[in-house]
Amino acid sequence: MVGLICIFTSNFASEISSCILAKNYGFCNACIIERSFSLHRNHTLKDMENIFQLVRNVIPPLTGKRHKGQDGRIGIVGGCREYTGAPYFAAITALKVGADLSHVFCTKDAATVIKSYSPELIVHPVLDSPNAVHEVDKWLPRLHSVVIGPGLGRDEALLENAKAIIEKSKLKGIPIIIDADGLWLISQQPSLIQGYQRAILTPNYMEFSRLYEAMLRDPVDSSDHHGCVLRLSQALGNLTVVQKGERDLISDGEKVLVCSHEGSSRRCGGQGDLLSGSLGVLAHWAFLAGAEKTNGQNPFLVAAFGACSLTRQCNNQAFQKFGRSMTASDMVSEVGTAFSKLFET
Ligand SMILES: NC(=O)C1=CN([C@@H]2O[C@H](COP(=O)(O)OP(=O)(O)OC[C@H]3O[C@@H](n4cnc5c(N)ncnc54)[C@H](O)[C@@H]3O)[C@@H](O)[C@H]2O)[C@@H](O)CC1
Ligand SMILES: Nc1ncnc2c1ncn2[C@@H]1O[C@H](COP(=O)(O)OP(=O)(O)OP(=O)(O)O)[C@@H](O)[C@H]1O
Ligand SMILES: [Mg+2]
Repeated sequence: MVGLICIFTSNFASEISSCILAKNYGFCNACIIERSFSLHRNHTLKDMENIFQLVRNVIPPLTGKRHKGQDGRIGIVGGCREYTGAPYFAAITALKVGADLSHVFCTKDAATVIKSYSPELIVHPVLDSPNAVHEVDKWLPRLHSVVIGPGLGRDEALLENAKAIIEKSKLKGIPIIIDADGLWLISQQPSLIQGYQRAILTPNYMEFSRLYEAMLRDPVDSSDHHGCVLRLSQALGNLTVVQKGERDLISDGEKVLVCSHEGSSRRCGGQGDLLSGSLGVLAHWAFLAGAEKTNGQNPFLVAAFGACSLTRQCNNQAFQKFGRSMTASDMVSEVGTAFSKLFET
């Protein structure tokens, strides 16, 4: 299959663009834009020209030498009485992307429900217990990354526990993906995550607006999405921000990558949960692989690009089969083939 990757670099003074015909990617609408607001750093086109290859570089090879757990032990913090689907989608996606173990830390009410969706998940009914933080903290040394927020809800006590879990995870240097109600918490208390560069935030439209207004004290400028995502990342201390939407904008405050990989027009709930779950694994792999494997690029940008393109590819494949009736579960069924198509062919 023939695909087109467009690569742009720009700064205030100039803009260079180059389109490269890429023969082996199996997609046709991926676009990468790099924008540096500083004239001090000029990233070469070559740096950016093969981001899919960079994602491939961080994927651990399947060999007979590895033991269970090595390819990823991921924690999902979320799941309450109202929301059991979101943590399930995130946790099962992490497994299907290639993590070995996926733990869900949820409320007692939600635990049996989540377990009944899947025997593959390890489910801890601790999040509303009096010693919730201690119960999760016991597991943190064994986890490679944590995803905080899918289906967490906005109960004050649960948010307090999530806050303490974020603080414990930061102390251990664990990559943290913050999504959904975790982002609600951050928009109330940005200092909780500000400056922690091992964090990746994955806001949808509303979540982004809330965060932006909390940090920049201004409404989002709808004529300058790139500038907004860049400024939000900078204001948060250059952690990675993934603004989801028609095109996903990914920034570490220095550059903006755009993922416009073809998905579909179907917007059922749960798609963002697939994204945060897959990012849990990819962030771990990219962090472990380091900048050498990502050609000097920020590993979290590479991981985020991988998770966005994978989610959109799942959406595309599931939509081709089910059209308007497509749901997030149909997308989960596509994770394996979508992953192979994008990263293993
Ligand atoms: N099956 C489940 O258990 C699911 C639970 N979910 C959970 O539901 C909770 C609330 O998540 P929400 O995403 O609803 O968060 P919010 O309460 O911030 O609501 C976002 C709202 O923004 C609206 N919106 C989205 N894109 C928009 C756009 N481009 N323009 C204007 N409005 C737009 C949506 O319709 C939604 O009502 C979270 O805990 C989340 O994880 C969701 O993940 C969906 C699936
Ligand atoms: N208008 C759109 N066109 C194409 N893809 C989109 C569009 N909006 C979102 N997406 C894709 O859908 C995925 C989830 O984004 P979305 O904004 O739906 O997240 P969310 O609201 O957090 O989802 P969830 O229901 O899981 O909470 C992302 O991969 C994003 O690229
Ligand atoms: Mg969401």
